[in-house]
Amino acid sequence: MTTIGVGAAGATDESAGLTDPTGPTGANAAANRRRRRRLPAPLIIGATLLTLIVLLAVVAPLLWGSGAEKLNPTIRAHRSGAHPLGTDSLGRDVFYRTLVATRLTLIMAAAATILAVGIGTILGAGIVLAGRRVRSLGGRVIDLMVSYPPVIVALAITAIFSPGRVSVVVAIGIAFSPQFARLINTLANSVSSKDYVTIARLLGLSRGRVLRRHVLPNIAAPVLVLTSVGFATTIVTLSGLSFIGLGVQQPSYDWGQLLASGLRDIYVNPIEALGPSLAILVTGLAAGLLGDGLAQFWDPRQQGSRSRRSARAVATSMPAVGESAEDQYLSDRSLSASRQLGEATVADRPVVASIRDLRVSASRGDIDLPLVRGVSLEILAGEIVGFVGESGSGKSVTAMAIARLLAPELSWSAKILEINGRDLSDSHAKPPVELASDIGIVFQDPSTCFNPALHVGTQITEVVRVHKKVPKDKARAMAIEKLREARVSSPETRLKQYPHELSGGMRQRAMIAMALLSSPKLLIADEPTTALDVTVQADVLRLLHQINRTHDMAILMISHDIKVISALCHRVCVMYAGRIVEELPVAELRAGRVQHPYTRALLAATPAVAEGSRERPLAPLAGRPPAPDRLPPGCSFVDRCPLAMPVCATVDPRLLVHGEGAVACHAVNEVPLRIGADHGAN
Ligand SMILES: Nc1ncnc2c1ncn2[C@@H]1O[C@H](COP(=O)(O)OP(=O)(O)OP(=O)(O)O)[C@@H](O)[C@H]1O
Repeated sequence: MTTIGVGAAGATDESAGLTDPTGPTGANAAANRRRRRRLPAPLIIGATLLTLIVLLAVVAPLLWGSGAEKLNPTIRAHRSGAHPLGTDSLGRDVFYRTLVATRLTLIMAAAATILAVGIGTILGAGIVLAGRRVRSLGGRVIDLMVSYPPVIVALAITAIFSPGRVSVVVAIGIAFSPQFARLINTLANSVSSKDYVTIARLLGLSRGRVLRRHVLPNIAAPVLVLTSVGFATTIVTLSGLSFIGLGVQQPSYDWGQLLASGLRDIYVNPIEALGPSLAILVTGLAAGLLGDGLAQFWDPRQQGSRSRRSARAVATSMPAVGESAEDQYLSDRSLSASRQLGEATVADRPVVASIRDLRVSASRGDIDLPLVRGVSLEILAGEIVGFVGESGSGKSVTAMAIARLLAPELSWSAKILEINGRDLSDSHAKPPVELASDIGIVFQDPSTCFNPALHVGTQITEVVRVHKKVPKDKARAMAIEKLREARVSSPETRLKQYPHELSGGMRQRAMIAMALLSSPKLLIADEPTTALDVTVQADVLRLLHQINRTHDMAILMISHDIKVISALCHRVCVMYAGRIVEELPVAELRAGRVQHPYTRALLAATPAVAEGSRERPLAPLAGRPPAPDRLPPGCSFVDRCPLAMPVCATVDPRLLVHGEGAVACHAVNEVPLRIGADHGAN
């Protein structure tokens, strides 16, 4: 079988004898790294300007402090060689005063910004760490606080305390903190839903560690940008409060106070206001440029953009491959022959996962929306069980519930939930740390599986370093071995790279290697090929099959594609509206001997899954599954079912043993002789 692997970002497959253009090694890698270290122009300009301003703040009071206080005979003098910005109403040199005021203005602005960011981080990140109720209440409180204009809040706080530099700094710090809190809260929430945070939760990392290691580094860039913009805004607000007499009090002075004095004299000596105005403008601009430049410099995704662009250019010049991933996979005869569940009989195999009556719901107001409705299942060692069904049928939520990784807003219960003999059915108890070694997970989108701010090696080795206390060197050697097994080229180099430096297919294989490192008993593969280029998909399927054979590892494979499921799995569970509606051996599926009208409809809408079947026109299934809040009292498929009978509208059918499998359908199970014992919930 020929494979030309061209990933979404230009992946090529080493196994196919091609090199990966996005994976720089040796001299290329060094050249790329040198290129990446180039500083962005805004950073250089902003840092230079701010350094000069800070230097000025340090030296100005020493050099020109007395000149700024000197009372010259001419008051409100116009611009001259001796006084470039004229003199004020007491005859003091405005140019010297503007320079000297730099120190106090900068110190106050920095203090107010630090206070705002500090309070904002504690509020915004603290809420993410808190429980479900505090999180939702905290979010609303922040929204309410943001709705008040910070200048008004600062004015009110300053008015309550006596005017002065300390009260104005505290007022501005408090007034701007909700904006930081909201940004940090929103960013932290969005990062918390990334797959790499889910993996960190599976590894049992504490909330604080997840926040420090995965959340904060990934929100640092936007927070920095807002900090620099906030610094500029703070200077303007400080100046505004000093301007109206609430800020710095005489005899001290800052730019705001000088601006007020300049505006009072604007008709006599217009140039007097120019100095402080320009100072505020240039400092604000410098802060903005610095923040923007720092964001570009620290964001690892931007660092590699050059190499990615060139890689894409190479990738798009490669020939397209007509055969689909599953076609390539299915055409592998040796693999088809070995698709049976090994030599041992089913009874000999230990049960790896045992689930009975698993239910998951989401709450909307006072209503509980049922997302998973009584799923029962057993997965044996070495068995590949497939979940197939339309989008929203509950495949991922079921799998995440099995791994005890549901989003915090979802609640669940199960009569039995056992993985590798460990009882996990108490939904209030923290899952045991060993679960991280019992279960490995491969997610759909390889771009969200790795924390973009950490090296691939740090992340791959985390599970054995944290849970098995394996020393760093040994963990690294283990990671290299697993990367090699997952057919990742140059594993030593990959460990030192950032995730964005790997192609899509390469990242997915690295993800599989990471899942394998702790030798889990059960691998959950949630649509592992969906986000990949079609030719890389076949390779990932083959890799999963090989892992299953080599390690006798059970796999729970999730896909909406019945062809992928029929190609890889031993047993198939068809899910619809949060329930398993049919369970059958893959041989039955491939032979087209399916019972449930929904499974039939899925097959009819898929090109030639059944063995020996001819090409036929596809029959798309009309309609959509019911939403969790619109479930009918009877069978959830009733509105789309060609076999619907009156009973279907009122009674939800139970999943009953039927031939080699089990079916939940009144029309199929109405023949009493064919009905076996209860099989599962409901
Ligand atoms: N955190 C959540 N809060 C509320 N509802 C959710 C949440 N996560 C999933 N759901 C809902 O649960 C249902 C099942 O979702 P799930 O992701 O399991 O579907 P799926 O079969 O895996 O679909 P897909 O193939 O698109 O991933 C959907 O209606 C979805 O909107």
